[in-house]
Amino acid sequence: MTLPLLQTQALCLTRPSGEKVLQEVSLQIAQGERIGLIGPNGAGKTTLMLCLTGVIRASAGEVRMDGTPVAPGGFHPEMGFVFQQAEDQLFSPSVAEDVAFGARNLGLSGAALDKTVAAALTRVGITALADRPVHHLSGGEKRLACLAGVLAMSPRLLLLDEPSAALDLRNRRRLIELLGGMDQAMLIASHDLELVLELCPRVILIDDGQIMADGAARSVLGDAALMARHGQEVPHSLIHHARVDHAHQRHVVEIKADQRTGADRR
Ligand SMILES: Nc1ncnc2c1ncn2[C@@H]1O[C@H](COP(=O)(O)OP(=O)(O)OP(=O)(O)O)[C@@H](O)[C@H]1O
Repeated sequence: MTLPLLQTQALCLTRPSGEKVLQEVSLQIAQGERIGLIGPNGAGKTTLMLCLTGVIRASAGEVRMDGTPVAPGGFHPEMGFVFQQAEDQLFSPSVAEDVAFGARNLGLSGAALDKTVAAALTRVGITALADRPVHHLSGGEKRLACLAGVLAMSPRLLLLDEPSAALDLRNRRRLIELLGGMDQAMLIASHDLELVLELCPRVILIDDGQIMADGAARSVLGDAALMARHGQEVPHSLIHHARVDHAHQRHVVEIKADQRTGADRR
C-alpha cells in the first residue's frame, strides 16, 4: 500500500474558552494531489493548515508526513505554508533577501542560493521587485513574494491560504497557471471557488471545524443544497452542470452527522 504524503487522524483543537475549532478531522493527501479546502468564514481552514504544518499544536489526534509524526514547533521544510496575511511572513529588508531566507536555512549559499532565488522570483513574475523593501510592496506583490519564498524551498506539499486574495486578474491568472503547472501536492484554502474548480480535482468542505464533504470537485461544488447548507454558492461556471448533470450528484460524499466517527472519510 502506498503511504499517503500527509495524513491526519481525528485531529481536534479546542480553545481554552472551550470552543471546538477542529473536530475529529481525518484526511489523507496523496503525492501530487491538489485539494481545495472550502468553507465559510471561521470554519477552521486556517487553523487546520496551522495544525498540519505544526505551527500550532492540536489538542488531540495526529498529523503524519510520509508516515512520520509532524512535531509541533519543528522545522518542516517539506511543507510550504503561504499565510493568508502576507505581513505574517515577510520580515527581511528586501524581497530577494526574504525569498532567500528559507532556502538559506536549508543550507543553500553563494551562487546556488542566488540561482534559486532568481528562479523563484521569475516563476511568480516579480524579478523587478527583487531589491524593493518588503514594506514598499502592494498587497498582491506581498503575496507573490511570500509564494516565491516558499517555492525557493522546493516543498513537497504546498499549503496555500487564500492565495488569490488581493491579486489582480493578471496575477490571479499567472498564479493559476503557475500552480497548475506544478507537480507538488497542494492544499488550497480559498473562497475563490472558480480558482478551486480550475486547479483542484478534489474538494474538502469544512464547517464548524468538521469535514462535511470530501469528494470530486465538480460533485461537491456542484451540489447546490450541500453548498447552501454551509453558506456557499455553486460557482457560476458549474450552475448549468448542477442543473442538468445529475450523474455527478451520486458521487458526492457528504458526511452525515451520525457518521462523524473520526474514521477516514475518503
Ligand atoms: N488565535 C486565536 N484565538 C482564538 N480564536 C481564534 C484564533 N484564531 C482563530 N480563532 C477562531 O477559530 C475559528 C476558526 O478560525 P479560522 O481562521 O481557522 O477560520 P477560517 O475557516 O480560516 O476562516 P476565514 O475563511 O475567515 O479565513 C474562528 O471562530 C476564529 O474566530
